[in-house]
Amino acid sequence: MTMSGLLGWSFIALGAFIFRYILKVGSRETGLPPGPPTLPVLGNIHQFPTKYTHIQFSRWGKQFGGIFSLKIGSGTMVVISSPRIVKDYLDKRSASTSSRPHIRMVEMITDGLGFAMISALGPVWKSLRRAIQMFLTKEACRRHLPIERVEAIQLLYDTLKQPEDLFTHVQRHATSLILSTVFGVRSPRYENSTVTEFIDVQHRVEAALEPGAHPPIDLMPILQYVPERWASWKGICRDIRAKQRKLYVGLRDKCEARMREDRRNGSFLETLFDQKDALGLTRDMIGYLGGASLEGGSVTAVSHLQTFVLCMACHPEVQARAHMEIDQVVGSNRMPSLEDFEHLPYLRAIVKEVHRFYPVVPMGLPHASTSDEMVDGFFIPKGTTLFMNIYGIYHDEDLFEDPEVFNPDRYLSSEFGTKPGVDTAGFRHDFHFGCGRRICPGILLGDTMIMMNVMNLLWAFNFKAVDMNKRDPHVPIQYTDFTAGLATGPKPYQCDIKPRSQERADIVRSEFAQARPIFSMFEHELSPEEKDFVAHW
Ligand code: HEM
Repeated sequence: MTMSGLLGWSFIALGAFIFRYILKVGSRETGLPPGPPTLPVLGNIHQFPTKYTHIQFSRWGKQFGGIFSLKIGSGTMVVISSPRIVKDYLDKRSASTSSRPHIRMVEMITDGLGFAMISALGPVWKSLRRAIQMFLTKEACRRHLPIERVEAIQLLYDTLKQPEDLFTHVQRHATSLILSTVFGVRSPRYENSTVTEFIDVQHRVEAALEPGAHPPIDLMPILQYVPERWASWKGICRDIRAKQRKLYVGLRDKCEARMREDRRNGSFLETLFDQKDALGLTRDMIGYLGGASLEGGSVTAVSHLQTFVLCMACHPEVQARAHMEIDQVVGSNRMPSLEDFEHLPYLRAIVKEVHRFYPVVPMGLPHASTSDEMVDGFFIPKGTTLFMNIYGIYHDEDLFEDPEVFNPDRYLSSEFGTKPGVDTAGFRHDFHFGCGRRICPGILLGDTMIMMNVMNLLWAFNFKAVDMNKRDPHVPIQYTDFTAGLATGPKPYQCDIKPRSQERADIVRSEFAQARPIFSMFEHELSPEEKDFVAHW
């Protein structure tokens, strides 16, 4: 054969090899869990939902089983919707399933400081997690109780004065509570710039990070080289980064200034500054750790409470039963206290049912595997992105009777709300808080905020559905009544809210007036407008 002939054959052989390689990209490797059919190169990208990902994941879960896989280019994603596999794999083998995937967008937004979202399992994550847990222990949560209690009273007082703004009152309440305990500054009104700035940034982050909302840059890294004019996500990240940094760094600096001037008020950031060297933290890490607490603690409780009110307004029969129970235990001449909760089984069932009906983080946060594992006879390679499909578990009709119906009774007739005959060996009460080593560190604080507010709101008010997103209030609540995103909550709605009696309204006003000394500990930096608001509200 001549030299040119040899070269020609070599090129043909190389071309065939590359072609075969390209055809293999995107195809499901043998041994992976089943899933929807793939296309060469793309894998399942063309079928990936751009919003309400958990709804499609739940449909695929029913079609392909409690564990299924998706191919995104050469990357692999595994979705688990079976409580037994969550327990056997994500919980029991959490040393190899609790890292986080590389999320370039979060890295760009947070300069690599997005602890909850991108910290891989390792020494940095360990010290950040140890630090945040100091703020969330049983003892620390006991210390937060006084401000937690009075912020909950302000939620009642605000609702009494402006019932039509319940939605924003709940947001103010939770954000102000976490701002006070973490950064040492409270927000007496919603219009306060810190609350509105935070909520705005947070909504942008959640929308940007919903899987499917932007091209899969992490699973197809070549996409990061697409010029900005065709890659809108780059500008979005830059914009969010600037806003978020200004907020967290500003709050951190205010706390530092207060410490310098000897005006401490026991906030979490003070502890972090005091133990900065022992914990190995930089000033930027401290600011972003405060930010992580704010993100984790406020948005989640807000969403649960807004869903709770929506369910009460749309289910008058449930509300009437809850009113009856709280009246028998608490009566009308005092406000509920935390100790009452254990005597209110129906209210406890309502709280669980709200978590089940629409979990705040429907697919949890993504995990990443750090070693090859066999799971239920399938091969899960190292580097797989793992999702625990919380919504899919809670809405599986093989596990729950009429899962689309809001029905707290299911938690009175069985421990986990499951239908008769279901094997509950893999169940636990806190699926909605995630799994393995990454399980939410704020369970205690989150639970207390929810218990306190659910009791208070039911004790004080009647909620009646009038106009749910401009649709007939009698139509059952749908998933489209909720926002899309990694963390979700109901879209704004209006409901008619009335105090249950004059006596209860008077108790709320009197408790609010007595709360002033506790509020004032966190009001060092109020603007003149806020001072004026506090004086006249
Ligand atoms: C209703 C209340 C809450 C719900 C439903 C909730 C839910 C979750 C979920 C599903 C995760 C992901 C877990 C995983 O990756 O498997 C998570 C993580 C996290 N949550 Fe919560 N959460 C709540 C309250 C809180 C509170 C009050 C805080 C703190 C102030 C908090 C701070 C965090 C942090 C820092 C992480 C990341 C942990 C890590 O990556 O190691 N959360 N939460």
